[in-house]
Amino acid sequence: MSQDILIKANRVGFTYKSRVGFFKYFKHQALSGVSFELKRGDKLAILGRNGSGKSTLMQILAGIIPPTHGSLEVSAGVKRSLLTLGLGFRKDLTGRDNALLSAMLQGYSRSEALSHMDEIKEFSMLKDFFERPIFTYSSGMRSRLGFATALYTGIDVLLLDEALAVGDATFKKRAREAMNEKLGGNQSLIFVSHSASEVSKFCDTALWLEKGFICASGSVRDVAAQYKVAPAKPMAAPGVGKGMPKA
Ligand SMILES: Nc1ncnc2c1ncn2[C@@H]1O[C@H](COP(=O)(O)OP(=O)(O)OP(=O)(O)O)[C@@H](O)[C@H]1O
Repeated sequence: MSQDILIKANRVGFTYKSRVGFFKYFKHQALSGVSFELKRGDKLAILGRNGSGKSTLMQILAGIIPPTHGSLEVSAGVKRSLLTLGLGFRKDLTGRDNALLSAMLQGYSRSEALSHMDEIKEFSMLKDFFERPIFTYSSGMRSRLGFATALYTGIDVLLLDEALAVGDATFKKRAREAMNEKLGGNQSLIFVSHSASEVSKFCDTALWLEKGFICASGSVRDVAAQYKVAPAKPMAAPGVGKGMPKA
């Protein structure tokens, strides 16, 4: 894989298998043939309506679940973090300990990680809750801790979902400002949303998912324009992802 490519999805697919009886399983293919490349500094939007496979793809990109088909190549040493969901936090630990643990898992020494704690506490607006266990948090509080932790711990690829677009108005504004500041440089971003206008604020390129297939890909302007006017229906043949255009 060439050096400036951080993430490469090769015909990624995912099939959910749920048990519906003793020996009976229900299979549902949530993603099929999704291919794209993300280079350093790219800001990629993943657009799609409800049930199109966005969350499934994000979980694969974050390394939470492996694809059941195809492969995902991640360049060595690349740190990626799924913002806002706070996945991977330990519920029995405090916000501070979780933030510390996350920073150390990203490769920071204990003293480096400790030096970021005040910023994380301040940015997350958790106040005294920062010293309380995560199981006492609302989902919004977990999101804020997840976002603040990722922001201050040098993540290569920010994986952002639309949870940022809901919730506390003050935090939303802060998060937007922080994103704009961070995204000016070489920061890479993958932003999933059902809202074309939301992703257009942050992203340059877009990929539109419909029922698990890539329906269109290209500049965010072109894809958003098609997405806004099109009825929800798949346009690509099964297993055929067009992939992102090469920069
Ligand atoms: N655990 C699961 N078991 C079986 N099917 C699932 C599971 N999770 C999701 N699905 C199905 O997979 C498809 C894709 O779901 P996914 O959550 O990835 O879509 P989404 O685009 O994120 O949707 P939304 O915008 O509504 O959150 C949907 O049809 C959904 O019903």
